[in-house]
Amino acid sequence: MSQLDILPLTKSAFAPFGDVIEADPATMRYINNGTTERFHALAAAEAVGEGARVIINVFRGQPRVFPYKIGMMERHPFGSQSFSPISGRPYLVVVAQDEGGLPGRPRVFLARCDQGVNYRRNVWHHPLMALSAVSDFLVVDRDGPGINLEEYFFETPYIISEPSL
Ligand SMILES: NC(=O)N[C@@H](O)C(=O)O
Ligand code: NI
Repeated sequence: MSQLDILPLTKSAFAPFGDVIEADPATMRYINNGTTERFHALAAAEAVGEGARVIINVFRGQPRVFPYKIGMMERHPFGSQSFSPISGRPYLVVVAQDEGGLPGRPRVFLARCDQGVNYRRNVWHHPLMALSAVSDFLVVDRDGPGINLEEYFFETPYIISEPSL
């Protein structure tokens, strides 16, 4: 099984897959009479299809155990999906380019506790990967009619070793 490297999550590295939700000074504007810094439009939620709506959820993820086998990827054809950590812990983000309707070799990013991600609609990703302890995430995604989940299972899983935090 092929070992996957873990890279730090950065806006540029993640750009092919979506957005990084973090307090980027370039997006900041003062509001509320200067008492609040608004980091504006870091990402946009997408929900397509008749009757679709954007919803806000909390996901409580169990920590993954390592070495971990990446045996599958999924994507949501009708909407984006964002994860913002609210338990103060880092987590892993696993994404892949689409290659003729199938996920290519996964890319693994270590996200800091002050970084969220927004998977653009139909981007291949692995389900939530919490680290160290049960962790909560604010999740913005799409609700509505239709099957908003496509899964693909690799013939041979990929391996991720324990990240150094
Ligand atoms: N199934 C579900 O809502 N969660 C996944 O989409 C995920 O990316 O964790
Ligand atoms: Ni998902």
